[in-house]
Parts: sequence; C-alpha cells; structure tokens
Amino acid sequence: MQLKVQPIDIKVGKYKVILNTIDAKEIGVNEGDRVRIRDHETLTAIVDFTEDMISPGMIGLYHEVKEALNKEWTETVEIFPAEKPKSTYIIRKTMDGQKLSKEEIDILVKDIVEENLAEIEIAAFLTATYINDMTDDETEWLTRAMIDSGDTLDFETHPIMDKHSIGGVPGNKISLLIVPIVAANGLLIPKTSSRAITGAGGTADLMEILAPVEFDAAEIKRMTEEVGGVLVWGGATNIAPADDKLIKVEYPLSIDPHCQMLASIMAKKGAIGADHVVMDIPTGPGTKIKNVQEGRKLARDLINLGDRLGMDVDCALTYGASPVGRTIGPALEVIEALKVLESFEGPNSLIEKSASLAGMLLEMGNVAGKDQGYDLAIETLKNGKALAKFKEIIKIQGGNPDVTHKDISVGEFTEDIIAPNNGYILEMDNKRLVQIARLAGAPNDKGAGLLLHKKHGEPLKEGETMMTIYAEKKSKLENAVKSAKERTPFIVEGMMLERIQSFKEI
Ligand SMILES: O=P(O)(O)OC[C@H]1O[C@H](OP(=O)(O)O)[C@H](O)[C@@H]1O
Ligand SMILES: Nc1ccnc(=O)[nH]1
Repeated sequence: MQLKVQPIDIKVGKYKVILNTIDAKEIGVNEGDRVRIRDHETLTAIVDFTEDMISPGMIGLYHEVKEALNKEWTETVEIFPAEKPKSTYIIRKTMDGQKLSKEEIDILVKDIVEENLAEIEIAAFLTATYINDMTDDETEWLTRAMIDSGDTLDFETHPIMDKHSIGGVPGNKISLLIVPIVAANGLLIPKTSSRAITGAGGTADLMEILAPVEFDAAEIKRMTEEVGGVLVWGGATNIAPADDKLIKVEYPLSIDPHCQMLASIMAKKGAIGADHVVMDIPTGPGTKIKNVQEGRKLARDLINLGDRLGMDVDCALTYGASPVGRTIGPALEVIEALKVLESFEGPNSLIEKSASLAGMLLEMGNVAGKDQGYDLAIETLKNGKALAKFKEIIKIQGGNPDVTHKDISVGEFTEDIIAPNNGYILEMDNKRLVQIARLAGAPNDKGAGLLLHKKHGEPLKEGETMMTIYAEKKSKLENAVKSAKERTPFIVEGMMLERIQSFKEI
C-alpha cells in the first residue's frame, strides 16, 4: 500500500510508525505488528494505531524512522506487513520454560540492542525469566552476548578493580564513598552504574547531581587513567548496551530477575575488563535476597560466573533489612555521602559498610595487607584523601569540584510523619519506603526523597517525627504523605497494624 508521510518529531527509541485504523485493517496488521517500509532502502517498524491523529492514506513516521528514511511531509512510501523478528519466537520458548541455545540468545540480544522488540515483548521475556530462571550456561551466554554487543575497555595498567551492588536496599549510596577510597589508594576503578531499578535512586541518579555521567568507552578509559576512577552511567555508554534497554522495562515492573541481574552486572564488569570485583549482596526481608542461605547461593553464582569470564569476584552479604544511612532519594543521599567525605560525620551503617567493602578491594588489589583493608579505608576517609579524590573525579567528569553538601538542593515541599505511640521501631518496610519515595518524585525529581529520623531498634515517643518526606511538587508530596499515612513503613512496638471492618449494610 502506498501512503503519504506525516513526520512526527517525537523520539520513541525505536523504529515505530503510526497508521490510521482503516489503513491498518486494510493492510492486515494489528497494533504491535511490524510493517516493512520500502523506499530506497527497506526498514521494519512496529505499528501503532490511531483513529484521528493520522488521516487515512497517511503514515506517521516517528523521529527514528523519519531520520532513517529521510522522507518529508506528503512524500510517499510503500508498506507491507512484515514477519515478527525471530526473537519473538525465542521469547515464547522462554515463556514455555524451554532452554535457549547460545545462537538464540545471541539473536535475542542483537534484537534488543537494535530496538527491534516492542517493550511488551521485552517485558514478556523478563517476566518469563523471572518465573523460569536461566541455567548457568544460558546466563553465561547472555552475559557474553551483552558484552560482545558493545564496546569493551582494554587498560594497559592492571589490576582493574570494580564494585557493584545487586541493589534492593534503599539508601545504598556507598559507591560514592568506595570509588574515591579505592582510587585514592592508587588503584584503577572505572565504575559504571545503572539508574534505579527497584529503588528510588541508583548510583547514576545520585552522581548526576554532582557531574555529568554520560560518557563513551574511550572517555571512561582516559578519565580513569588520569584520576584513577569514575562514576558513570552504564546506560549512556555503548558498554553492554542491552543492559539499559532491559532495565528500562524492569523499572516499572519493579523486578530484577536472577539471571538478568547476574548478566546485567557481570556484563558491565566484563566489558570494562575488571580483574577483581567486590559484590554487595544486601540481604534480609524487603530486599532482593530474603535470607543468608539465598545470599550465599547468589554469591556462589556470581563467583562462578566471574570464574567463567576470567574475573576474581568476592562477595559481601550485607545487612539489608533496613535502609543504609538515613536518606533515600538522590539529593538527600548525595548530601549524606558528602558529609562523610567532608567531615567523617554520618551514620554508622553507611561508614561501616562503605569501609568494609572498600577494604576488601584494597586487599584484593594488594595495597593493604590481609585484614588491613578496613583500617586503610577508614584512614582514607578521615585524612581527607577520599574527598580530594572525589573532587578530582567530579572535576574530570565536568562537575564543580568545590561543591559541598550545603550546595545540594532538596525538594522545597516537606512533611513530617509522626510516631503513633511510644515504643521501639521493630521493623522498617524497605519496599514501602521506596514506594513512598517514588510517589514523592524520586528518582527523576532529584530533590525528592525521605529523611529517616528513626531507624530499626530505636525508641520513639508518641508525636516524635519518624521521617520527613521531601518533594519538588506539592501534589507529589500530598500523594506520598497520603500513602505513608495509609500504610506506614514503620512497625512500632504495640501499634495497631490495620483495622479490617466487617461488611456493613449501606
Ligand atoms: O534500584 P535497585 O534495584 O535497588 O539498585 C540498583 C542500583 O544498584 C547498583 O548500584 P551500584 O552501581 O553498585 O552502586 C546499580 O548500579 C544501581 O545503581
Ligand atoms: N540488575 C542489576 C542490579 C544492580 N545493578 C545493575 O547494574 N543491574
């Protein structure tokens, strides 16, 4: 069918076109099907429908298709129904619980990277692997395919150190401390992070407040060689490019399937050529890993995958049942991390955890003797060398090295959540805390988040503030406050959990 072009200058991240319902019926395609567009070259695009935005006889070309075809308003193109990509059948196999071959995984990752799959198809794949986990072989092939589909780094100097957390515990701003501690001790640590996946602020979301985080592989190498470390966003590089496309679909689902998590993390480590890696596995109720047994199993899986890929991986099972430090959400977390670097002031949970993991890396990189790493990490924080190194990192990434915690602005709309009665905090619900922080606007509104005045095990008096919610928009604050009051994230000794009413005649 010949159709006239209507350019739509909206970027949708993949080849997509929009047809009038009448034309779509005539061609015989449904929403989400593909069409081949033939002109001087042929490309395949995913179809959207509309009744009124596009008139019959026209085809809306979103930015990416328009750029590729270089067609102007009312020029014509010829379109045909096209086969679905082979990956959709491969995804179906995963949904049926069947195992995939290396070739199938390579095809799937290629289609993800080339934007040939609709989000709903990627969501189906992720959900299928959430239900039917991949085997060790499949996970290794997935990781290798993710590494091979992008750029890799090859440093002349070794060892290359790296750190990653599987996430799942709110407030986990430790990379902002660990990277400068390690780099300040002469080791190279080119750290790539993702944005939030199940949380309210990933390391990339945090670092972005202090400096740009979008760099390509060559720039990451150059900056690391110059100052020893970087803190950049993995999604902006062409390093393991499938990763961020999968994470974008995981985020609204708030899931991080086991095999995807392994591949996502280890592909980033493999691609930058890491020799020694420390993995943080937050463990406990409300995290991705419910108990120590599960944590040990994941640690073995990570070590085993590292071994297959030629990396030395050590894991730290860490306490995750309540947040790290007292802040959740980008700006609040950055302030807390900067205070530790500036004056060694801050919550024990943050300092202890950061120094322990940094210490492991210092020992693995042979700049600290056995069992000496923790002390060296604390010393590097106390003597200001970590702060000085962090300033160098901020500067080389294009940020302002003179920034202090006082310069970071938080949301102007705040409300305190008050203790319902006297008692002790018996539990904190991580997932609820993240939901409330997300309702307040985190991670996209950088100033949104939570300041925890009270934590697990601490006593409180009726009427005391348990936490303050911060938001950049009043409506978001109201939503978050309503949610926090309806279902509290704190379980206080002696409090009534919920009132469940009998059915009443109206
Ligand atoms: O949103 P959830 O799933 O909690 O965790 C995701 C976070 O965990 C990892 O942290 P890091 O890069 O090791 O600091 C990721 O890179 C990301 O920032
Ligand atoms: N799935 C993931 C969890 C944590 N970090 C990542 O980069 N990816």
